[in-house]
Amino acid sequence: MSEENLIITIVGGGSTYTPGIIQAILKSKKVFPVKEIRLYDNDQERNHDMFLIIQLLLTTNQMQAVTLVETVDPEIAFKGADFIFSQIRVGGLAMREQDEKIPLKYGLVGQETCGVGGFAYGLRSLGGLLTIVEDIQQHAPNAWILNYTNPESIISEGIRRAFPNINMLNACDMTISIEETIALNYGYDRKNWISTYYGLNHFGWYRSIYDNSLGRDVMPEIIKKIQTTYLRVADFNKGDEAWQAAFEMMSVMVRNFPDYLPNNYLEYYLYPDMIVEEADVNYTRANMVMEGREKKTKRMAAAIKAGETRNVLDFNFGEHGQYIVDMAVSILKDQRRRFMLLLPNRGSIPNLRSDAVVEIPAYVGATGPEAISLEPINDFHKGLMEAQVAAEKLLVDAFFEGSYQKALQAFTLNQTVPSARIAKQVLDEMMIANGDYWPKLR
Ligand SMILES: NC(=O)c1ccc[n+]([C@@H]2O[C@H](COP(=O)([O-])OP(=O)(O)OC[C@H]3O[C@@H](n4cnc5c(N)ncnc54)[C@H](O)[C@@H]3O)[C@@H](O)[C@H]2O)c1
Ligand SMILES: O=P(O)(O)OC[C@H]1O[C@H](O[C@H]2[C@H](O)[C@@H](O)[C@@H](O)O[C@@H]2CO)[C@H](O)[C@@H](O)[C@@H]1O
Ligand SMILES: [Mn+2]
Repeated sequence: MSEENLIITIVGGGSTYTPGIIQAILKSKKVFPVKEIRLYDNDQERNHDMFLIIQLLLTTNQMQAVTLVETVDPEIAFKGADFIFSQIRVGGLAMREQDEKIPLKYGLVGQETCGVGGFAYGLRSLGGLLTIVEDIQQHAPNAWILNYTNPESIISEGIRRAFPNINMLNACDMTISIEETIALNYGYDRKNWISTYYGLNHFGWYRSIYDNSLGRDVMPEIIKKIQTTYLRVADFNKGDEAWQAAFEMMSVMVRNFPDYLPNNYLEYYLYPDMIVEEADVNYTRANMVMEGREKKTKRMAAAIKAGETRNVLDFNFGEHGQYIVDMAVSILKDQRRRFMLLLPNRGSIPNLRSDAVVEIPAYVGATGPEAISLEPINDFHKGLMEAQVAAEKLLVDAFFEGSYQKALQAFTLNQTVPSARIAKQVLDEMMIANGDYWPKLR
């Protein structure tokens, strides 16, 4: 890979997160010199809308020299690409809505990546991403794939089974979002932080947050602050009541379990009853995103089609785009910077099965990620993680084997499900709702 004239492909080009990634690419142009950006999507209309938005973004930043391509053809998308950012949503927001609403009907957590909603999404997403990875292997076998497509644990497990040696990083922006939110609330600079975190995706804990400007672990004082005050969402989630509520649940978690700072997503596993009580089965997060980000994107594209160029662009994404671009730069420049990644455990957490996919810190350089080695974890976290890992593994088995029995076991073992009877009812309804998006389960 040359360090200049990079070709970048965004898979899921029509995603509402594309502008944030492009903004980060532009911000990083000195260390990440891009000559061509390709937007690849299987929905031509969404991709074209985003093409218009990104074209205007490039022009506004005097970056017209960057070639911008829109395509639905994998060969055009991938041939010669250096880095491929993946962010697809198989089945779109319409199917996310089903993942959220079907479990709620049965009194279960209905969520995009957690609980059985996350499992339903996993069975859809894995098929879509496997096809993309196959295409990439054919057209750009040396490219690095940097993946944000959810649900990350299932994707990482499934893709590694099919392609054990693939050049791919799987990452989640939640830890960086948590850190940014905490730093902004309490006046820290997270650029000074060396965080140690472990778990599964959307299912983990900070063990320490060492601040090298202060010379101490600031996690204990942060936990004390969160116990007594609610974290306010940072500017990039301003006005988003759902994210505000999620950050408020962190106070409940650290009052009950004060030794470690949890990922906010643990609320779905530790307090499913509260979550279900507060949910509205007729209006879930998918509906909010359809009304919010999705409409805003359509409005921007419509304005550009109508010939407007001023005051059209309006995005707010926090560190999401910068985080993934920083990973690409760390590979390109062999910087060996530290990121939280989804990786095979292989002893990093010594008392957890070595074939689990875990989310842990890793240093990323030209040859890929090098995970750190951690202390053994406590029985509470270990017990929760072991059950969840087994459930995720069973789900991926179900995908590759087309096994209804394994899917039922996965749903039953999911930490948000209290009974095999309910697991079966939800699985059966989801199987119908997902149709050909899922492999045939027999
Ligand atoms: N890892 C993380 O922390 C993180 C953070 C944010 C978003 N995400 C994930 O990023 C993805 C995109 O989120 P979004 O809200 O922007 O969704 P979105 O629906 O707005 O965009 C996804 C795009 O992918 C396209 N697509 C679907 N299947 C495809 C396929 N097989 N090939 C090519 N394109 C395909 C869709 O047409 C759509 O334009 C989701 O998987 C979401 O869960 C992950
Ligand atoms: O419900 P959504 O679609 O708004 O967000 C779901 C994602 O949430 C986490 O990420 C970020 C989000 O990407 C970012 O743009 C910003 O809004 O903050 C969120 C967290 O603070 C999560 O990590 C993703 O996996 C979810 O898909
Ligand atoms: Mn995430």
